[in-house]
Amino acid sequence: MAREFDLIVLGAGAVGENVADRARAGGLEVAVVEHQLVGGECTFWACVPSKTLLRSGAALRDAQRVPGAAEAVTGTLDADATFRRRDYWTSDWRDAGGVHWLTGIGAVLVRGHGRLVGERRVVVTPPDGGPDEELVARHAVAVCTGSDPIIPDIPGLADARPWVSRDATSAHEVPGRLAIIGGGVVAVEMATAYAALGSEVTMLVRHELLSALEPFAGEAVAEGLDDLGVDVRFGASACRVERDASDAVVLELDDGSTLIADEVLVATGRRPRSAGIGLETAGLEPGAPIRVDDSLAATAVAPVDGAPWLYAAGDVVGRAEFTHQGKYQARAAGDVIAARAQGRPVDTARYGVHAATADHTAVPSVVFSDPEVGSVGLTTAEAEDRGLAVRTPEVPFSSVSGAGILADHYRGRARLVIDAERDVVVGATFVGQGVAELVQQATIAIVGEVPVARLWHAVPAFPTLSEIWLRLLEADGRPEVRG
Ligand SMILES: Cc1cc2nc3c(=O)[nH]c(=O)nc-3n(C[C@H](O)[C@H](O)[C@H](O)COP(=O)(O)OP(=O)(O)OC[C@H]3O[C@@H](n4cnc5c(N)ncnc54)[C@H](O)[C@@H]3O)c2cc1C
Ligand SMILES: NC(=O)c1ccc[n+]([C@@H]2O[C@H](COP(=O)([O-])OP(=O)(O)OC[C@H]3O[C@@H](n4cnc5c(N)ncnc54)[C@H](O)[C@@H]3O)[C@@H](O)[C@H]2O)c1
Repeated sequence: MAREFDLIVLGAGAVGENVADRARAGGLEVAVVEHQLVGGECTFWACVPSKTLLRSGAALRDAQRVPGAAEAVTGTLDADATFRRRDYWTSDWRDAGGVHWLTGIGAVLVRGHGRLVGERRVVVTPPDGGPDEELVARHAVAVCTGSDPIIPDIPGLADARPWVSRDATSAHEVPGRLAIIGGGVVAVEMATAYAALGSEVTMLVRHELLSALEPFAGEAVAEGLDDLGVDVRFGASACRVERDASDAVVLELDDGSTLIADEVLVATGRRPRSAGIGLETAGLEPGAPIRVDDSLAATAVAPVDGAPWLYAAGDVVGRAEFTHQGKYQARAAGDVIAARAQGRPVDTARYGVHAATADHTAVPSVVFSDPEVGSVGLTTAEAEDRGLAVRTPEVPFSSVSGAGILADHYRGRARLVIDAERDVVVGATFVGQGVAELVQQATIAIVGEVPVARLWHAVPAFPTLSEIWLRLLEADGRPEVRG
């Protein structure tokens, strides 16, 4: 007899865990299927290990920028201690804590590889080779299976044992020479981390750095990487890669030159992990992102008894590949699944409790490079593509005493994107040391649709980095008294 649950969640990453949590809070019986570690990519191979690796270097540089402290920190980074701290934060890649939490909320963990075999039916293949088990969902299945790195089709690359992000974040040795293919977030953060740990880093960047962000962000990060000794080669691509007899990686570049490294990290984007999970049995395309509405219900799957039954959230939907945004989707999904199952009211209106509206308006992100890049909402180009008339005040952080006190020779800039018609902020970008904590202020301004004239009354404390808000407003101009 198949075990029955109200909801079956495929994948116990941060997103699957949060769908389960909200659905349990709503009173549903929930099974969560996981074939690897409860906690997923973010906990074990992505956000947490990458940020702990980056933090040691950032702390050292922060001290080196303040006379008095600088004289006290004259050594280089201790790689072993940095790795040990990372190992602590990843619990040595053991998921007992995640399992304890998941079972503590009353969800049932089913270990194994899950796949859909039809409407509200999932088959799980256990890791130990035991017999498959069928699970039946009374109400819904939520697919939260995440994403995989893309390895580009460069001759020899796949056979050259390239690093992907998991290798970079879980390494216990610092490669002498590290080549990185890509100029996105993973490439920039890992270049920053490994340069600080002592690697000689070369980045092969086809176009610009961090191309999804305001152009001044990538330009500042390129300068910062240069300061760290990273060789950023723009317009450079590898056309053939191989491991030679001495175990070195030899990269032939399209300008005819050769680059030799001990490891090559491929950081060229990710694709949804949606193949091999039976999506075709629900009429969806394996390998493609699962398209969802704002209540996270799959748009191409017909409802049963008037209610959607297939939901998806997190990286697998391809709307915003960030843990925090996936968890936001998960909260809406878990709540709406429970509400629909129990016939309670559902609010999927704009910014309703069951709608992931902010996916379209206010996705925050921080790139933990040096300088950091914090951003939320629309870039200038995105706003213009949406047909908005915008004002874009932009100021350097040198205009703020708090920045100068934080660090000597502080470098950074900030820009707001203001919808001129509605007079509200729709985007913000901050570049500089310690700007990560400024992003939430902008997120609140955007989601709250706070009129710019009212922002003048949100007075930043002196002398903090937040005074950049005042400088941005001054650059935008004092509001006129409307007659
Ligand atoms: C190097 C790196 C650094 C990052 N840093 C940040 C950061 O600082 N901040 C941030 O917000 N985001 C960051 N991200 C992005 C973030 O890691 C992802 O957005 C997040 O992990 C997505 O969560 P998820 O639950 O959708 O997927 P995952 O975390 O991948 O979880 C999916 C889970 O499903 C399981 N699974 C998959 N298929 C099956 C199946 N068929 N059966 C059973 N189980 C299955 C997997 O084993 C996994 O546990 C980073 C990404 C990378 C690569
Ligand atoms: N701090 C954070 O929040 C954080 C950190 C790391 C990753 N992430 C998430 O993980 C996702 C994946 O990161 P990523 O850096 O792999 O992807 P990305 O999309 O940010 O960058 C991919 C880079 O690879 C380049 N590229 C693509 N194909 C290529 C090819 N064939 N040859 C050479 N270069 C090529 C692109 O031009 C781009 O520079 C991000 O979108 C982000 O959402 C977030």
